[in-house]
Amino acid sequence: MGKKRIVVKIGSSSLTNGRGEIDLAKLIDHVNALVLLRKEGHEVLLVSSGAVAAGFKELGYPSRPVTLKGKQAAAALGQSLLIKSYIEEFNQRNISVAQILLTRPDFSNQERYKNAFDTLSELLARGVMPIINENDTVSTEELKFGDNDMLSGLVSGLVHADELIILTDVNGIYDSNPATNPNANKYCSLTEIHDYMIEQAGGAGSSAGTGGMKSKLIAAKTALNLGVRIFIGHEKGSHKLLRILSGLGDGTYISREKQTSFPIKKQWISMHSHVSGQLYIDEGAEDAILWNGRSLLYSGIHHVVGSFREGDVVEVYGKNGKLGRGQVRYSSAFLEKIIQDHEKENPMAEVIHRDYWVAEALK
Ligand SMILES: Nc1ncnc2c1ncn2[C@@H]1O[C@H](COP(=O)(O)OP(=O)(O)O)[C@@H](O)[C@H]1O
Ligand SMILES: N[C@@H](CCC(=O)OP(=O)(O)O)C(=O)O
Repeated sequence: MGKKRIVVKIGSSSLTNGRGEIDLAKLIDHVNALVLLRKEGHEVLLVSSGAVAAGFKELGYPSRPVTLKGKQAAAALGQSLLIKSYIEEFNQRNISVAQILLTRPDFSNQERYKNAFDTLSELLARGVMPIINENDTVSTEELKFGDNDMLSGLVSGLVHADELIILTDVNGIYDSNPATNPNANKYCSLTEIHDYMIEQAGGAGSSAGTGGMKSKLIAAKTALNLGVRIFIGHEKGSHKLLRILSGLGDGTYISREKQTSFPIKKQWISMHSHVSGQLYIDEGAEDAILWNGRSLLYSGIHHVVGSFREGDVVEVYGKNGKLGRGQVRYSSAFLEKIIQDHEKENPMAEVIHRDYWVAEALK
């Protein structure tokens, strides 16, 4: 088996006992499996949920808090308990652990996004086990990833992972929630995630989990589009991750015949950037950027909307609507002046280089 880069996501229900405490036996089972994966030479990153579910008892709540401050306080406490257990267990197996807590703005700010990539790459190069969670204590509802399924999908794209393994309390994706429908049928393998599957999927199966299968499917779709293969399911024992990797896991495998990974600058433009304006282009330019893999030149732009600066991201429209988005080399003021003055002195100059352009179909 070739050496792979693998992101493993573990849900709250697979780490805690439902009463606001860590289930150490479950945690140790995951640690053993992660260690075996590394022993085979694979690079492994862990996205671990469970902060809220591990912290609410000690905080004094009888059940999972529902208020924002309750969840954030439980997460602050539970994250410390979780990482303490991970450090103890991994250190006993001679592996160093690094905690990374991310927020949405770490992805929407291009510099922070690149920093996250560099830091994770450095940790992997030095053999450290990165353990990632959302920084729940400072993430307000509007600034959240949604849940850790999406975080794991985005992280797997960011690090160009070969595989994303989502471990949960159900053994795969069904055509309806198996917890409520005994006749639900399982998908053993998929090559695409269709919108109807997302619509059919239900919410969380336990009071510990948050997003349910719906959020796993949305995250899997994102990861698939970023060139990552995905497994969603349930397994036990120290060989579980190796078994999953060899194709024998109890769950659903999702992969395309041809997986193409997406450069991180394009991932950022496509999924995380803020749009500052619009460019309207003619048919020749549309053909050039959509079908011939060319950059967008001055000469193809007939209309500029919004106020943007060099380096901002804009949407590009053609005759039939939105074509995609890209990062511009010139400000709106500069482009407007050129169009107004018919001053197309250098019609060949690139406004959006093809390496900084993402077509709508690829998003
Ligand atoms: N179509 C479906 N197929 C499988 N599971 C589903 C489906 N719809 C809803 N679920 C529920 O999703 C749950 C897993 O999600 P969740 O509770 O958020 O777990 P985790 O804490 O691991 O993220 C399962 O326990 C199951 O009850
Ligand atoms: N960041 C939160 C996890 C949120 C979440 O997505 O939980 P889960 O559905 O169990 O993966 C926590 O650590 O409690």
